[in-house]
Amino acid sequence: MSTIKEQNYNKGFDIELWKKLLRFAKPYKRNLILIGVMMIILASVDVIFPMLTKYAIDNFIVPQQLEGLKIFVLWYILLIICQSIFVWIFIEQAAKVEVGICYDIRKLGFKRLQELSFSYFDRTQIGWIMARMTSDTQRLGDTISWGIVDLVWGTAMMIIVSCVMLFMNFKLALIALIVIPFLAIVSSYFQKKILKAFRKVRKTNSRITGSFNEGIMGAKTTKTLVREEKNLEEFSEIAGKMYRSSVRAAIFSSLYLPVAITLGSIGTAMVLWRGGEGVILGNLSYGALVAFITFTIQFFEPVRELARIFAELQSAQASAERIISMIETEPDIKDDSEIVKVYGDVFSPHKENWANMKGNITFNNVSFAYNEGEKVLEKFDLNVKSGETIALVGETGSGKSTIVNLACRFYEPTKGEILIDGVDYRKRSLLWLHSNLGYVLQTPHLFSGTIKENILYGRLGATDEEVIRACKLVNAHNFIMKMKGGYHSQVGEGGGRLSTGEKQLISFARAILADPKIFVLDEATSSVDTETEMLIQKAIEKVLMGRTSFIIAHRLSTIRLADRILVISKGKVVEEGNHYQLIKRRGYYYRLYTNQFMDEQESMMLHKSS
Ligand SMILES: Nc1ncnc2c1ncn2[C@@H]1O[C@H](COP(=O)(O)OP(=O)(O)OP(=O)(O)O)[C@@H](O)[C@H]1O
Repeated sequence: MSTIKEQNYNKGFDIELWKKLLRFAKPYKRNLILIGVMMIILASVDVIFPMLTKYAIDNFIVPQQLEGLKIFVLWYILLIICQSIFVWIFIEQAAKVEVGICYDIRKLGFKRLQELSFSYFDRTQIGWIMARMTSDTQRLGDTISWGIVDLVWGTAMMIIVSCVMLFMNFKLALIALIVIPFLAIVSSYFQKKILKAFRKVRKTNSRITGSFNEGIMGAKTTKTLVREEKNLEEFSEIAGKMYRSSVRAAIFSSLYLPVAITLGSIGTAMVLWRGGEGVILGNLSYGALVAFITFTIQFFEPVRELARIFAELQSAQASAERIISMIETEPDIKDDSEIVKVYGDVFSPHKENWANMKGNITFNNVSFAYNEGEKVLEKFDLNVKSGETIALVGETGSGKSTIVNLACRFYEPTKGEILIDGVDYRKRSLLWLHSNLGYVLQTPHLFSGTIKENILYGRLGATDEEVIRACKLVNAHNFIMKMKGGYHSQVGEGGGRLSTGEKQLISFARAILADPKIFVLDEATSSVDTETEMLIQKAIEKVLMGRTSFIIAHRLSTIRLADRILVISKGKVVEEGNHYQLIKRRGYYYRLYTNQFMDEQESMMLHKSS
């Protein structure tokens, strides 16, 4: 299986990508503006505090003046209350933006995943998709909201503090700011290193998600193959990579902070030295010196923050690239724009669009390959009349599922055409075909929820009576009633609480309720008990009635029901006819039949009659 590999994202700032991302931020424009305003106000308030301290020292403490101090303290407290209110507002707004953006991206991603064709899932690992929808989305929502908070605050703070310092004492301000270029260089160096290590962490993240997924989905197989230790070994290798990259990132992070603090402290020390001289010589007030020292400390915090934010923005860019690449993937199979204009897309179903299908299906000179150069079907012709039941038999890998997948338009022919009721199906909407299609898989999938909810997926508006009638028709009613909760019993994730036979019966009831014109059954190979086998057989007979049907058949009893059996070998129909005709011919089907289906007794009976 060719897969979309974890790419290396080493790009610098990609303006086009961020423009696309602004689309996600657009619905939150008002919140973001409010956050911006709050952060500018907060940065200003942060700068006012040292000014107040300066005022208090110069006007109350140094002159030992108590009058007015109480009023001053009241103002101070009032400012702290205002600051707390602003902090509350910005945290609330930023959190709203964060969850809102995550919600929007996930919804859009999920919608796109619903639209994408089978071919996308053939070449994309589930782990890759899961990582996109979870951690990458979270990172993006987080960076857009909190990144903007820190960016606006940091920038405003730096501008305001440096202006105030320069205004207060130009020379001392220059002395304080002299370490800035060094701090910027050091910050940029460390952030690059930290980012590189984090990129590695996230690159392995998709693989870890994939391993979790496989570990959970394949838990039973792992146990039966006694692969626990081997799986753990493989998982430990990937997790070990993540561990090593995480440790590397942690080492750089832990080194960066003391270096940045030391540099910042050098700035502060220089201010203390030159400013102290100024105080002694009488050029600077005590209050101004204390305010200056606070400003220098205040100034270095946003410098460090900005370095971190730029690194985070860069790493969020990698998340954004991955998410956008998924959201922008166009489905290989989609309605042509003219059809969308008339009928709307698959999410706005247009009822008339799906009425009136007869169910005649014609393959005209169809060639198909999953991957370039590996033809599965070549110049394949088939004509299926409305209401006809076609059984497809043949050895594994012969192309049976491919024929059905093409008929269902899960894939489209590479060459040639498939006509439904005489019209190339690419000229009709996907919804028209799919809403007239019933498909029961070998291991039918049920969604978490009750039995009734699962049957209702066939036709959401169906009444309770219709659901029960459908279940009775396919002999599912009795086993459902035997369950404690009846129709309200929970089926568990993927229908895990039911047996395969029961899941099949429920899928048949669902298909009966949907009343499709075309029905596809990929018959289960696993054997069920004779009683269930009989129930399933009867159910199949009921479902097939009046529909064009394709059955990938494994049971002789089902094959016998077919109007026509197609024996497929290497993508070609090698024999065709009903069961008895094909047995008489003593060809490929006969051999397949004697090898695969016939028990000894039947074999003897056939020998006798021939
Ligand atoms: N999604 C896919 N991507 C690439 N190749 C595929 C894909 N699905 C099937 N093939 C290949 O196409 C060929 C036909 O496969 P197909 O599934 O149609 O066979 P089949 O007769 O239904 O087999 P089975 O009875 O085992 O289900 C095989 O060689 C298979 O490896």
